[in-house]
Amino acid sequence: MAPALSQDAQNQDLPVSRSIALDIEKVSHRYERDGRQLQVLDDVSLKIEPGEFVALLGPSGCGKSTLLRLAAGLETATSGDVLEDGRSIRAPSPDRILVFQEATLFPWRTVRANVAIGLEARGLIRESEHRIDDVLKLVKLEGFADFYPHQLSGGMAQRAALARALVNDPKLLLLDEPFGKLDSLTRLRMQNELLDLWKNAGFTALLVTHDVEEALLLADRVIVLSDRPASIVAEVRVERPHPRRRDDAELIALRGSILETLGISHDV
Ligand SMILES: Nc1ncnc2c1ncn2[C@@H]1O[C@H](COP(=O)(O)OP(=O)(O)OP(=O)(O)O)[C@@H](O)[C@H]1O
Repeated sequence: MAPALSQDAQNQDLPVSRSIALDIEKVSHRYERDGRQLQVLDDVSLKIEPGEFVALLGPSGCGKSTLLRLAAGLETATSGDVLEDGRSIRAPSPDRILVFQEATLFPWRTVRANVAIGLEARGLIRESEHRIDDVLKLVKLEGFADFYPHQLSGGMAQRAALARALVNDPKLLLLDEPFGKLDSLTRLRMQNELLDLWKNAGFTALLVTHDVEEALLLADRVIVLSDRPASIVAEVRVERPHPRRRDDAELIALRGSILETLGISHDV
């Protein structure tokens, strides 16, 4: 039998407020490459509260995306455990959705048909047409349902990718540099839109970004990882209320200390 959308989701009243606790417990991970072992994560432990927004920062190639894939259930840690609400994550689930830097839309499908993919796979498409309309509205694409990906700007394509995730009513949204390919103005707009979606829907969010400012503007907590094999080298709680200002003195000070942890001079 196909898994059901939550009752609220079926009733089309977006957004739906659901979230999970994510527990990363003493996780180490290695890949096998060309007959050699590549140690990527080293004893990473991180507890994320239901509805919390956490950002992961770290040097390129240190293992950030690997952590997201473990939380998505796309890989299993070599040692340690990743748990949702106390249960080990063993497989992908529509409750935990990964959004990539590239919108990865199917070019032969319209925006609506792209957004519908997960629901189709779960046999839920007939009762969910109205929900797709609501999600498209939420990401401000209601006028573009019949457009194809090549007719969209980068920001619109990424909104469609977010809609494709949100239509499943995820409890955990895993975001892998979702705005990395967007121009800076679109990026600022999308950051605000993501915050609104998170506040309204209440999912737990884990965001990988290379942008210290983005992490500080969005997250409740910023986790800084070391070079590979990644371990946690700093954890910064951001107490400032939303909307946050880029020129907020406290954020500027936090930015300085995070850059220092990453070994980068303040004035970069
Ligand atoms: N499936 C895989 N098989 C072998 N090696 C892999 C695999 N996936 C990732 N790696 C390697 O593991 C390391 C960590 O990769 P990962 O994508 O997790 O890093 P990242 O911190 O997200 O990188 P970036 O910031 O550049 O996106 C890299 O050296 C990468 O080449």
